[in-house]
Parts: sequence; structure tokens; C-alpha cells
Amino acid sequence: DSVFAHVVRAPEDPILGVTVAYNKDPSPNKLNLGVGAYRTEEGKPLVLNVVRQAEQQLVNDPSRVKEYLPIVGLAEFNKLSAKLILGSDNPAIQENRVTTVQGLSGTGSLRVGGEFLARHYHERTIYIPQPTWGNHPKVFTLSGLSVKTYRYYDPATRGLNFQGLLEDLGSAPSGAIVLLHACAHNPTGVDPTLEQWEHIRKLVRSKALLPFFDSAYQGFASGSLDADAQSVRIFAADGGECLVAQSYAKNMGLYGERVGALSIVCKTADVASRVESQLKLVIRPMYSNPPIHGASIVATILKDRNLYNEWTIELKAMADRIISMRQQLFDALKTRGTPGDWSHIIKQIGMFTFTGLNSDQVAFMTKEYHIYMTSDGRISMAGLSSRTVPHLADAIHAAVT
Ligand SMILES: Cc1ncc(COP(=O)(O)O)c(CNOCC(=O)O)c1O
Repeated sequence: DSVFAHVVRAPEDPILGVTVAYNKDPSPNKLNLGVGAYRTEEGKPLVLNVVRQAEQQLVNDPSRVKEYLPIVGLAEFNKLSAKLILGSDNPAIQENRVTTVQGLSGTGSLRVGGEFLARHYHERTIYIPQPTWGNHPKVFTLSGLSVKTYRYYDPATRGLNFQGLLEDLGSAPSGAIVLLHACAHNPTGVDPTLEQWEHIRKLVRSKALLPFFDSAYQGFASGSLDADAQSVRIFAADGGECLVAQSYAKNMGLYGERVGALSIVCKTADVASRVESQLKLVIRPMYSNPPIHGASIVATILKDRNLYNEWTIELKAMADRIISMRQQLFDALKTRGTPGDWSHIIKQIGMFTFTGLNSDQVAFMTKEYHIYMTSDGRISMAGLSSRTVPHLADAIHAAVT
């Protein structure tokens, strides 16, 4: 018999498995609020106009070939990505203290960063928020780091547990790595205020903790690329060191192209160049070099003033549609007199609302109303439209009364 006869069936991924269940449901009014992927009012995926235009330019360019990229990826893409998140006026960029490598979207960039730290950083412990994106613990554990958590979310207020965060980071061993969501925290939609970020920065620097930012929603949370990068920029401009993983999945709609970047801000240009040489030794045996198409689209858009400006307009439109879904859901629950305080729906930002519904209520909503969402009560607002808000409001109302 097979040499793999002993292999047991693995469970579905908690997030991607929701879509598997959704696809199996024959109900005409089923609603997929699971995976964090943008949908239009018509419930369809969106390819941005600027992406179509950039691809047209690329296809029409006869000089374009399909040669391997260098291990670190498309140099122009790397430079433009660092400027996008760190700010082109950032002293770290001016002083050439940043090394950036192209990664396989956000996940791949986090993984390469984790593997690099496990080999070259003296502290093996990484503190991740409680709760956080489901893939984080696995990415860092498999990188060879030991994962601990810091308090982040307060179920009572459905807001930030700032005191708990400060206590947990304050009692972390000096030098420990700290994972920080740059904006639009997944799954809670709760972000520190700018004042709170400054407080966190001071604590991180005073304890020589190593900040590792995960930026998967820049521009998608508030509609402003600069506003959503403020947390990263105050750290990256203070002379200290940090890592930043970027994803273009959401803000440029390049989900399946797997386009991302990992930047490491170092104290000197010489250190940055030595760090880059070691990043290459992580990447080469992992996937050798990254895909060319998605990074070429991003570089084409970021380097062209008109395409960049048009991108910011399309990005704001996506962010605004999600914000209007928040307001509509909040209003619909108010109209129904649904018991409970639902103001967190309009206070939280980014793609997700952490509703506070428990797994039994979620199971009820799936069974009775064909609503598909993660069992932790997170809903992807991007999956909603004006047409489907009433159906979700009815389901929540039924689940809590
Ligand atoms: C915080 C965070 N980091 C990183 C990533 C990495 O995404 P990617 O590797 O696609 O760039 C994601 C994407 N999440 O996927 C959507 C979901 O939670 O339903 C993310 O949310």
C-alpha cells in the first residue's frame, strides 16, 4: 500500500475554509463575509483600472522579457515600495540605511523576515497581538521563532486594551521582537491612536525591543496612504531599527499575483548591505527568486505620477465603500432595535469588524441565514453591499435576541 497511507486529513484553514463551506451552500441568499478580499457593490472582485492600464503598458512593451529576477527581486519595485511605506523624505532612506527585498506578498515577506531573525538575531521570542491574523503564529513558529502574545483587544469595550499592551510589552525580555499591525488590525479593526503609537514607540525603544511591522492594508483603512503609514514612519524615522512587511494584495487588488516586500531599517548603510547579503541566503533555497509580473505592475504604477494619483483615487473609493457599509450596518441594527451597543461597527477601521458575536451565534447565523464568517465573530465588511446589509442585520438581530 501507499507510503503515505498514514497521512491524516488536515483541518481546513479557519479563514479560507469559510469560503470552501460557502461555495458548497446552494442557498441563493448566502453571504460570504469570511476572507478579507474586496468586493464591489455587485459582490464581484475588483481589478483596479490602474492595474489594467499598467498591464496594458507592459504587454505592449516589446522589450519586456521573462528573464529571472535577481534573488532580491525587481530593484525598482523594492525602492518604490520602501518609499511608499517609509515616506520618500524618511532619513533612513536618504542615508541608504534601508534594505528591501521583494517577497511573496505579505505572507512571504513575513516569513523571510522571520527566518532571517531566527538565524541572525539574538532574541528568538516574538510577541504577537492577542488576537491577530490566524497565519501569524504558524509563519513565525515555522521560521524558528518562539511565539508569545501581548494583550491587544478588550472584549468589554471592543476597543484597545492599551494598559494590557503596555504591561505585556513592558515585561517582555529586552530585545524581544514585537509584531505590530501598521494599520487596520486584523481581526479586530482596532488601532492605537497616534498618541498611543508614540507611547508604544518610546516603550519599544526604551527596552530595545525589535519592532516588526506588518503592513497589509496601507491606504485601505483610512483611504490615505500617508495616514495609514504614520505608525511605521514614527519608528522608522527615530534612528532605531525595524522590519516592515508590505502586501499589495488589498490596496492594489493584486491578491493572486503575490506581490509584497520586506524592508529592514538598519543603523548604517554598511549594516544594511550586509543584512541584504544574508537575506539572499534565506531566499535562494526557499523559492530562489520572486515572480516578475505583479512587481512590474506595482513599479509601473508607483513610478508614474498620473497612474499613482489615479490609484489613490481608486483606493479611497474602496475604503469609502467599506466605511459606508459600516454606517449602513450600524443604522440597520439601530432601526431593528437590536439589543447591545453596536457603535464599535463604526469606530473600528479597515476591512474587518470584530462583532463580538460568539461561535454559537456565528453557527446559528450560518445555519439559519447562510451567513459565512469566521467563528471568532469577524466579518469582512468588503463582502457586504447595500443590498445585503438588511439580510446580515436580520441575522445578527435574530442571533442576539
Ligand atoms: C494582517 C495581515 N498580514 C498579512 C496578510 C498577508 O496577506 P498576503 O500574503 O495575501 O499579502 C494578511 C491577509 N489576510 O488575509 C485576509 C484574511 O485574513 O481573511 C493580513 O490580514
